[in-house]
Amino acid sequence: MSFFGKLKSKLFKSSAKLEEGLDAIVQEDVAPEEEPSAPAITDAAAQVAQPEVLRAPDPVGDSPREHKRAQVAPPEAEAEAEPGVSAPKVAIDPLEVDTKPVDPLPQKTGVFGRAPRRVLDDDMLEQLEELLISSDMGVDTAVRITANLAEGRFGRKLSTAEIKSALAEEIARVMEPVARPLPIYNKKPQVILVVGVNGSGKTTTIGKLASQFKKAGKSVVIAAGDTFRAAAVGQLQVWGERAGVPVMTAAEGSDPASLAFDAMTQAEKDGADLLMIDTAGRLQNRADLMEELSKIIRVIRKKDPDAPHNTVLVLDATTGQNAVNQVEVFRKMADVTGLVMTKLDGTAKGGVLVSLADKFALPIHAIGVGEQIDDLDAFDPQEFAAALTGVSA
Ligand SMILES: Nc1nc2c(ncn2[C@@H]2O[C@H](COP(=O)(O)OP(=O)(O)OP(=O)(O)O)[C@@H](O)[C@H]2O)c(=O)[nH]1
Repeated sequence: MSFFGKLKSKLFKSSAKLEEGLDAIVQEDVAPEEEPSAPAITDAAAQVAQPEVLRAPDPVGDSPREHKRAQVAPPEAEAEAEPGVSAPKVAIDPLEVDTKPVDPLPQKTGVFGRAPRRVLDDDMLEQLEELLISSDMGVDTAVRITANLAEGRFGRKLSTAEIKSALAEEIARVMEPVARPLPIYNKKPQVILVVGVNGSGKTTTIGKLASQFKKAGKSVVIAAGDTFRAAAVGQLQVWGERAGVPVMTAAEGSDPASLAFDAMTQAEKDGADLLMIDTAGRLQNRADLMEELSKIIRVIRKKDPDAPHNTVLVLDATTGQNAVNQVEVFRKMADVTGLVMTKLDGTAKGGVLVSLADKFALPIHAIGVGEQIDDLDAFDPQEFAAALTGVSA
């Protein structure tokens, strides 16, 4: 069910933002007396065996941040050496070995024939933190990621490409545990309740998922649970048609729980594999919405005490950090079991997904990367991290 591949070209806004920021940070403080030739990866291979590389790290520095990172700060000699060669920790990182080289981008650029480099010190880490926060990663996550990034790299001279690659590595590390496709159970019908604020992309996501399930040979029924808005029902019907999946509707304004019950009955009768229930997303009237959702759940449990088997929260990436509040709110209303993040194409706010993974550890089942039926990708942490940071594969 993976259609991965569109993300890299579509997440350009996020990567452009990070890239520009990183370029600016690195170029800000380039030492003019820097050695004339930064060794290329192949040249540097000869330096691997140099004894100073293996020296123990310097003891604790002066600033609080240095104290925090003291155990990972490399010695001066190492600071001058080529990253990736002198830092076996990076080179053997399991996230890196099978996919990309430690420093995948060319080093020689610009008028002087080499990329600008800057020592990774406290100032630079602070600037990196700010850049990540401005990319919607949230303060806690930005601090954690920069702290991890400093490990084994603090005091070294790094190019933008090296920082990007290291950032991608740290981001992928945060994202890896949550990259889990929507589980399919041996249960008929498997009930998937879809929640989220209006406009987050619930309808579109249901249509895209239905299409993928259908292509995978599953029979699917959709219930248009936002019965109070005729337009929402109409949209879902359009998506049902596109996906080739029946959509059950009820009279405008009727009880969504009763529709859910009827849909359960129908899905059972038809022997459907999956029942996807759309719901309203009126957060303005939170108490009503909470009551509506819990009633739907109560009613479908009369049919199957284990239902809903999944409660998927759909979030709009363009809302940035607001998505964090939405997870908090919806988790109070329903037992959210996983997330789908939509509209990752064309937004500079994709970093919020890193924040969500770090904060809630909820599975990320899929990501929306466009308005077409095939624009739903499985979530791949390495590809996402690479796309977000602008690392070329
Ligand atoms: N670019 C882009 N647009 C998307 C994506 N997912 C949904 N959209 C668009 O976002 C808008 C809202 O999507 P819907 O699926 O109608 O959202 P909803 O949550 O069902 O909203 P209501 O019907 O108002 O409850 C539509 O214009 C979609 O085409 C995506 O991954 N990328």
